[in-house]
Amino acid sequence: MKIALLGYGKMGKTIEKLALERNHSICYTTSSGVDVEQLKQADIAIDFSIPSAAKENITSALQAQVPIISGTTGWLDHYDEVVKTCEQENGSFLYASNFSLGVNLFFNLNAHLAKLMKGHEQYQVSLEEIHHTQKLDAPSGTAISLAKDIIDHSSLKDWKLVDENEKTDKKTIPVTAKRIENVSGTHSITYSSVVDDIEIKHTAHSREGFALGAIIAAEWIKDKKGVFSMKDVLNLNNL
Ligand SMILES: NC(=O)C1=CN([C@@H]2O[C@H](COP(=O)(O)OP(=O)(O)OC[C@H]3O[C@@H](n4cnc5c(N)ncnc54)[C@H](O)[C@@H]3O)[C@@H](O)[C@H]2O)C=CC1
Ligand SMILES: O=C(O)C1=N[C@H](C(=O)O)C[C@H](O)C1
Repeated sequence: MKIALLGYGKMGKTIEKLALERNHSICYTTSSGVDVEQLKQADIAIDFSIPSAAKENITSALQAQVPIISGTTGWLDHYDEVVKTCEQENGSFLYASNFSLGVNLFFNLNAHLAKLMKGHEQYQVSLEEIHHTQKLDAPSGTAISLAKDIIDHSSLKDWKLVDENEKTDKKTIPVTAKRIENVSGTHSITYSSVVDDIEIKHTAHSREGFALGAIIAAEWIKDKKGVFSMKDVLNLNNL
């Protein structure tokens, strides 16, 4: 496949390395906006840019009839508009807050645990994410996905970004975001009672898991039309 990389930072460069190892080629890279004529040379576009650029990059790809996958976080207020554009253009679009296989399995574990904990009101759930200090958004896209899955499978109603040890009302999940040098991405969910804690945790050791997942998603979506998620790619819808 000829791949266009929209965003050529830490993730763009990791994807390039793994894509070449899988015999794909990189036909276009950009770190500032999109040249549509160059984009049109690609079989697929992969967007790992910045929150303020993602909507425009994805829209450009859809209008150029190039399938697009995006891992950029912090732009989801515009998700529904992008879905509409994809439908209007009869295009192909996939967004994932986290492309790694491990985190997508962890999403299912989190949903199962939320179902199990429903009704056990003595436990207070909380969520923590830790990332490197260059990260622009907080909480992480993955933390937001985890919080939404807990809400979908429990009687909780909302989540809120809080400082460490800050309390929320009983129906709101407190989410803390820590920034520490060189951390690729750590997410944990803790159910705490007076007598014990139950905790699940995912730790990324590098960016390679995210990059490999993004390339697998690109290979999968290339000949399909519609709006998809990593659950479709990894066949995790019915677990
Ligand atoms: N979904 C997932 O699995 C993952 C998502 N991410 C997300 O991907 C995004 C990028 O992450 P990193 O590569 O670590 O960040 P980075 O800061 O290393 O790279 C972002 C690049 O985008 C460029 N950029 C700025 N404006 C642009 C524009 N208009 N068009 C194209 N590129 C533009 C910047 O110059 C920079 O080179 C972030 O939103 C991050 O949260 C990161 C890792 C995994
Ligand atoms: O910015 C990052 O680095 C990451 N961002 C994604 C997120 O916001 O969840 C995924 C991963 O945790 C790394």
